[in-house]
Amino acid sequence: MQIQMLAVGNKMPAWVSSGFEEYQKRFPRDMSLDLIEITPQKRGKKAELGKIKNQEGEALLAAVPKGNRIVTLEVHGRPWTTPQLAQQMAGWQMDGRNVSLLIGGPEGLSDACLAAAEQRWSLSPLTLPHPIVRVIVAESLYRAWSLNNNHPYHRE
Ligand SMILES: C[S@@+](CC[C@H](N)C(=O)[O-])C[C@H]1O[C@@H](n2cnc3c(N)ncnc32)[C@H](O)[C@@H]1O
Repeated sequence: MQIQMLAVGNKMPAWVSSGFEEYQKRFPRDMSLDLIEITPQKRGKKAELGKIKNQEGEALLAAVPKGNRIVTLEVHGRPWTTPQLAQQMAGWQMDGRNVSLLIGGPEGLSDACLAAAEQRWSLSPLTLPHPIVRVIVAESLYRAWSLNNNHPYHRE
């Protein structure tokens, strides 16, 4: 299975990139975690933020390969514990489709992205900065994988 993280934002600080890569490189060959960055729209003084959100949403959805399961990252999504996430991951593998995880920019995800989601995942009731979200998602997925594969990384 391939898990594709589609995230609005580029030119991340080095600590974000190295934090993400630290977990990305731990995934086994049969479950890759790939990151695709969507270039944010320009935010000038007169920028219409709703329009920007929709344009970024269109770019996110255009980058989803046909047939992928779409999972959005949202404050108001489902808060999964690690065992629940591990269960979800096992279900994704059984289902056989690849997974696209959508992470919005400062304006969040467009209505079209939310409507396209099969599942909506919340990491916390707090609104988190999008660069940090990618690192937490990478770590949480690795932890869920380790639980499903009896790897000692995760301890209850
Ligand atoms: C800075 S937040 C966007 C805030 C925006 N005002 C909103 O209401 O969505 C950027 C992105 O990070 C992700 N995100 C932020 N906090 C999150 C959380 N607690 N759980 C899941 N995803 C989160 C979402 O994908 C969000 O679109």
